[in-house]
Order: sequence, then structure tokens, then C-alpha cells
Amino acid sequence: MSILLLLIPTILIGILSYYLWLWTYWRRRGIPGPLGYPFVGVFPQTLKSEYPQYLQMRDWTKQYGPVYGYTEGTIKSLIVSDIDLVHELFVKQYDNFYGRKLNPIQGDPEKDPRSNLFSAQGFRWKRLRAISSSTFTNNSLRRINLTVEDSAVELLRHIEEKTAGGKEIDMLQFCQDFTMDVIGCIPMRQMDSQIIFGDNRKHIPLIGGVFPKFAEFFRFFMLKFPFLGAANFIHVNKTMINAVNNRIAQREKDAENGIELGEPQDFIDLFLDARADDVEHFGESNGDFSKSTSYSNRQLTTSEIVGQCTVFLIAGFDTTALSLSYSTYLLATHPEIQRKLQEEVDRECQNPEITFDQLSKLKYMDCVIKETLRLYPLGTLANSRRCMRATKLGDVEVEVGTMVQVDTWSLHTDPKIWGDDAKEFKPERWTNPDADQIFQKGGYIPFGLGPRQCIGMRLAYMEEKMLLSHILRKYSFEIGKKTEIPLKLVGRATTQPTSVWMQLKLRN
Ligand code: HEM
Repeated sequence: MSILLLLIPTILIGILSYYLWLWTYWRRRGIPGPLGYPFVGVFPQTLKSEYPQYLQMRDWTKQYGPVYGYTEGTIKSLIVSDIDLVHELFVKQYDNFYGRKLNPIQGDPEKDPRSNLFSAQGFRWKRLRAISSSTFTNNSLRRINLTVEDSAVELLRHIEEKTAGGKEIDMLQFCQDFTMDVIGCIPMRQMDSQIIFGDNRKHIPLIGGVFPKFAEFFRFFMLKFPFLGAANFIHVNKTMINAVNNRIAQREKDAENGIELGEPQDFIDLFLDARADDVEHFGESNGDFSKSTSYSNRQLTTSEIVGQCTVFLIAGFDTTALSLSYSTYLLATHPEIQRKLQEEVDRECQNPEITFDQLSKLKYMDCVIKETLRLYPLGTLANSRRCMRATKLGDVEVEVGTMVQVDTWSLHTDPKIWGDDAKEFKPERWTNPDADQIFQKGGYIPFGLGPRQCIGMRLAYMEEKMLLSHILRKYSFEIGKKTEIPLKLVGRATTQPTSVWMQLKLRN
């Protein structure tokens, strides 16, 4: 009994000291930054959906400068917005930072059989990337150009109905319908986006960050008992597993009946067909990637296909819809830029159908989309890396397991990089070769940089150009009574406007 009385306080003091030690990690190293609270660090600030963490990070950058640190539970993050450090992180020191920042509740990327392109690291990532890349080649994009156009035309019909009599519409919802139609595997298209992105899981990252050793255990329970907060995730996952299994069964049945494979219907087909011919020939330059032998398969397993389709849905649907809706807002508030863009579209896209080659001639449209993503780099949660080998980033010694997050919002509007008009919407700046130089150097990263740059970037551009061209040939975006200026931004994984109401005026 007396031993117990001694043991319990000792354990409690040990745990307390451990958490306080972690909490003051950056202070002890002389790196500035917000402290937050014991045990949870800055989690209460970074998990607020009503004030997205990227805006919060931007505020802290103003306060602490381009390099600072904070803790979220036991997760130690270094935040950077210095162009040279960004380039070093993503490109020069890729071998030291090849993992992405993950919460322990997301599982171990080395062991999870459903580990996907977004979370995987090392050889496994290389293999998934090589296999997935074949679905984003020019040829593949050309093949789906028609599907993307069908979705755009369908949306235009829908817009026609809803704007009858001069009614205002919320472009955010319309853009989401469009991108879901393009990206959603057929069985997911009817699913409410709230189910996929419903914001009811604030406690899950918190538990994972504060109690990493028990993350596997919590994960197991949350997947067993949906009411604990993972109901939406479980539903999406089950629907995807059924969809993939049904498609495999259908293919087997067709093969038995001598029916040949047709054109791919969606990502499930693309992934079932995808293979990487050079997967077995990846020579690794260092020991960290050497766990290669168990993954030398050229094709994806069923679990991997489920993981890939789910991550493509999550990474590709909302991001592209948001980017589109920000563009419509910026065009409505900058009519002279909209007119110039309409002139380009009228000139280059004269036939009813818009081809892949015509889309590539829309140079001013490229500038508008680039500039939109400079001012609204909505998907920057992904612009992070995990330190896999101890190194130095600038003057800071970075230990294995430390996360490095780029504050993209500050980087993209830094007057030292972009000039005094950094906060203005000026697509013309992209006609100056200096802007592309900034991109090469790491100052413009809406799609990240280096080997892990967004794999869906070209698909996103294609979708956006297709929809904007179809709409702008017929309508002009105009500010309406309900348009919020400036937009009110919310969100956690992505930064989104609460709504993008506007009027679509028929052109003469
Ligand atoms: C405007 C639309 C989009 C934006 C702003 C965006 C943004 C990003 C960013 C910032 C990253 C991190 C890159 C890095 O770490 O260097 C990323 C990665 C990724 N994105 Fe996108 N994305 C968009 C569209 C898409 C689409 C359409 C898809 C798929 C169909 C997609 C799938 C992915 C995947 C799988 C990754 C992880 C790549 C890897 O680690 O190898 N994204 N995206």
C-alpha cells in the first residue's frame, strides 16, 4: 500500500514533467512562437474551424517572423515562410524531409494497408506515385476531357434554371456539384459533401496529438463505434470498399462472358488498370527508403485502390471547387479583368465543344487561375513535411519527427517577393518572366513543390478552364445584394468562403 502511495504521485509527476518538457520545446531552443496551454499547446487555436489555422498562422508570422515554432499536444511544428527555406525543405533537402505532417490518429504510414499517396512515405510513396502518375498524363487527361465537358454543360443547364428571373446563386455550391461530378467515383456522386467533409471531428486530432502512444487504440475504437465521431469516415470508406469490390466482380463476370473492357468510367477503373513498368527499378540513394522489397508489386492491391480513390476524392473535390469559386468572386469584383478573359475565350473557343488543345491556348485564363491561387492558397495544410533525418534548416537544428509547416498565405503576399501590390489581384503579373522565377525558387506553392507536388494539378487546371470557359461565353459574373465583400473565410483542412453569392448576367 505504501509503495502504491509513493508510486502513483511519482508516475503523475513523471507524466506532468514529460508534457511540460515537450510544451516548452521551442522555448528551450530559443525559437520564438506561441506557447498555447500545457498538454495541448496551440491546439485550441489551430483546431478552430471558424478561424482557419492558416489565417491564425499568418497572424503569428506577423508577430514572430518567418521562422517560429509551436506544439500541438506532443506534435512539434516549425513554421516557415522564408522563400529560401521553403525551397530547401521541398527540393534541396527532400531526402531529409520526404514524409508529410500527419496526426498519429491517421495511422502509421509504413504499416496501414490503406496508406495512400498523400500519407505514404519512402519507397511505398514512390511506388504509389509511379502507378498513380499514369492516370494524369496528357493522354489520360485528353481521354477524360469529354467527361469534364459533359459535367460543365450539365452544370450550365442547372445554372440556367436557377438564375431564371435574375435570381442570385451561390457559386460555391455549383462549383462543388461540378467537381464532385468529375472526381467522384460513380457510386460517390450522389453522396452529400457534408458527409465527406462534415466538421464534427475536432476531438479526433486532439486525442491523437496529445496521446500519440494510444492513437492506434483510439483509432480502433473509433472505427468500431461510429458514434465516437468517425461515422462519416466509416460511411465513405465502406461505400468505397463496396464500390471497388463490385467493380472487380463486374469485370470478372464480363471477362467470363467474353465482354471486352470499355473506356474507364472513373478513378476506380483507372486504378484497376494502372501499373508502373519501372517500379522494380527504383534505385534508392539512401538507406531510409530500403524497405522496398515488400512493395515491389507493379499494380495496386484492392485496399490500396480504396485508399487512392478516397484520397483523390478528398484532395481533388473540395480544393478545385474552392479555387473555382474564388475565381468567380475575383472576376465579379474585377469586371475589367473578366472582360479581357471573355475576349480570350470568345477568340479561342468558337465551336460549341471545347477541346483539350483549345484549353491549352487560354493563356490569360492560366494567369487568372494562378493569381487566384496566389491570393487564396486554399489547400496549404498539405504544404508540410516531416523530418526523417536530423538536419539543419537555415539556422535551426531539426530533429527526426519534427514537422515543418509552410505558412503559404504569408509567403504568397510577402511584399519582399511580390512587390508593394502583393495583396492586389493582378493576373498580368504572370506575363512577366520574373513571376515564374519566383515559382521556381519556392515563393509560389499553391500545389506544393518538388517530388511531392500535387499530382492532380493539371486535372484541376483543366476542370477550372473548362467550366469557366463554358460559363463566360454565355454569362458575366456580377456582384449581387447577397455577395459578401470581403469573403468570410472558415474551415480546417481547407480554407473556404462561407458562400459566394452572385448574379450571372446573360451576355448580349
Ligand atoms: C485547385 C486544386 C488543388 C489544390 C490547390 C491542391 C493543393 C495541393 C497541395 C498544396 C498539395 C501538397 C503538395 C506538396 O506537399 O508539395 C497537394 C497534394 C496532393 N494533391 Fe492536390 N490540390 C488540388 C487538386 C487536386 C486534385 C484534382 C487531385 C486529385 C484528383 C489532388 C490530389 C492530390 C494528392 C494525391 C496529393 C499528394 C501528392 C503526393 O504526396 O505525392 N489534388 N495538393
